[in-house]
Amino acid sequence: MHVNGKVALVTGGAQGIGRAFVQALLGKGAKVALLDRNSEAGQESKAALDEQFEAQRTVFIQCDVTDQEQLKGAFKKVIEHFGRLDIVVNNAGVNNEKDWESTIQINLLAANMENYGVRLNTICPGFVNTPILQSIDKEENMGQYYSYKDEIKNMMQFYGVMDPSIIAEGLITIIEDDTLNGEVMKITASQGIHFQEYSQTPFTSSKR
Ligand SMILES: NC(=O)C1=CN([C@@H]2O[C@H](COP(=O)(O)OP(=O)(O)OC[C@H]3O[C@@H](n4cnc5c(N)ncnc54)[C@H](O)[C@@H]3O)[C@@H](O)[C@H]2O)C=CC1
Ligand SMILES: CC/C=C\C[C@H](O)[C@H](O)/C=C/C=C/C=C\C=C\C(=O)C/C=C\CCC(=O)O
Repeated sequence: MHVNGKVALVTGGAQGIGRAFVQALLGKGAKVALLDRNSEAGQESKAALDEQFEAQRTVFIQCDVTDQEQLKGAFKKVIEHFGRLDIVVNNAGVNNEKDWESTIQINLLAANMENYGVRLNTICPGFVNTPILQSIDKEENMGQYYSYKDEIKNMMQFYGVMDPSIIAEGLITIIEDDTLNGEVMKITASQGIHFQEYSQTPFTSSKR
């Protein structure tokens, strides 16, 4: 699918990886709805992007993705505003080991989108340089894993921390290659963008 002229919705688009996604999609000619629960960061991001791209190509919608009504309303607004919706990027995420139920609810929201006739792919990055990494030093985020914070920092040094732009490059690859569906794209500092490979099994489903 060509990105040019398409309409994308990016959750958690106000900062970090989501912001890099929005920027890359705009750079490829898309119109983008940037959803985030953080209104201040969302508005700041839109203002910064408007300096680089035509303002009417980006809309910020405040939305907490865990609130089904807000989320449905946001999808409706995007279609009313831009007239269509072609690409959904389920990026919003938190690191909250003390409230793992809400972490799952936020981070894995897209799991039930397969019945909408869309291609569904996932991106699994290693460490990426975004504000979420500051949560490693906070007991309120790390909970029982707080005592591992120095180990995690050692891991970050060992494996490397990537720039969000490489994750955005992975997203554009997924959108542009229509053959990709059900794929797990891994992005690491040492191997770059690559895919999880699964061994072939002899059974072929009649539903494929
Ligand atoms: N930074 C990293 O090293 C890695 C990040 N990830 C995942 O990538 C995604 C993006 O993470 P980062 O950009 O690093 O984080 P970040 O903390 O910099 O940005 C996350 C954005 O999501 C928004 N958000 C959080 N909960 C929300 C909710 N309920 N509704 C709407 N918006 C909400 C935040 O306001 C923020 O703007 C997350 O799902 C994270 O788990 C995955 C692997 C590594
Ligand atoms: C524990 C970190 C806490 C918070 C950050 C966020 O919640 C983020 O979502 C979590 C990221 C966790 C990353 C965990 C492991 C990363 C590993 C690597 O980067 C190494 C990957 C592959 C090794 C092989 C290779 O080098 O290619």
